[in-house]
Amino acid sequence: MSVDSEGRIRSWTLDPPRPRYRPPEGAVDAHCHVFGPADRFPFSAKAKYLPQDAGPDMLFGLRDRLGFARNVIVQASCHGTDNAATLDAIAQSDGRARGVAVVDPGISEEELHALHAGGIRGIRFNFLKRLVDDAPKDRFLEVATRLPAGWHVVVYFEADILEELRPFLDAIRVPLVIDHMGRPDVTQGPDGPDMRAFRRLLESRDDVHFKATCPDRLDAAGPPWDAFAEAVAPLVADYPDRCLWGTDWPHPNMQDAIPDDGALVDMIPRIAPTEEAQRKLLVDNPMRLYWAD
Ligand SMILES: O=C(O)/C=C(\CC(=O)C(=O)O)C(=O)O
Repeated sequence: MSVDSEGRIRSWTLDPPRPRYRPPEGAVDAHCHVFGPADRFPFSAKAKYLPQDAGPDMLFGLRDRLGFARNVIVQASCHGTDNAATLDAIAQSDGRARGVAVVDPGISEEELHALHAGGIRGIRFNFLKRLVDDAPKDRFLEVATRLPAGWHVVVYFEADILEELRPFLDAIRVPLVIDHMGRPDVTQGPDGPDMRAFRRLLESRDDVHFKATCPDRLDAAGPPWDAFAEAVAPLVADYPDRCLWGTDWPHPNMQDAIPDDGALVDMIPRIAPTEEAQRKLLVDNPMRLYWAD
């Protein structure tokens, strides 16, 4: 584990190998984050982890190295509801990044529209207790009714609370994007209880999307993440127009087993074997959600 003299952790490799797989032209890394730089964008007082700086230059360098064209930057919990670092990264991207914000649900319409002008196209509700102190469902539902046109809601939760969350998810009337498929236990296989429950959510309406992401988080056996490939490939095959893919760089909280970004990219053809499936996963679906205008 890499920790600097201020106790700030590094959860990413400094020189990731290039992948063998080449993404299609215009491919979008639709789940990644920036951290700081902390001297300009201090971390939240409520942050549950304090990472080293992983700013836009590093992110865009990785994008080019891995063969991607665009990024969707998701506000990480260590920056709380101050989206300045995310907006700064988008502003430096020459139009090649858009973002997902985390907001105080009391945010005004004016502030939401300022976020839209800065490239934000959705907000994230995080239900992981190890990352956030509270997740007020009633206030989340209220702000979800006031989003600018074309926005969606990203939800991050673990599989054991999916059933409990269903009434809340069902009540959100804008499109949903579920981070890491709601963290199913992939060792249960493609027809295990977690995947079946997740499929019930997907079947309940046609505007629920998912990120087929994070073998490193979901498959404890480690590379080559066979259980992940086996559980996730059928989901991507059955819902080709609803899946997104991302690196999850800089891999928050993964400092004890830092994933290899090249190996993560090489997972793509294992979950989306055809060129058409890859184009939908990496280009068409994220472009529809993030670059519709
Ligand atoms: O972003 C991720 O993929 C996962 C995270 C961090 C996170 O979500 C956050 O800090 O907001 C995690 O599971 O620790």
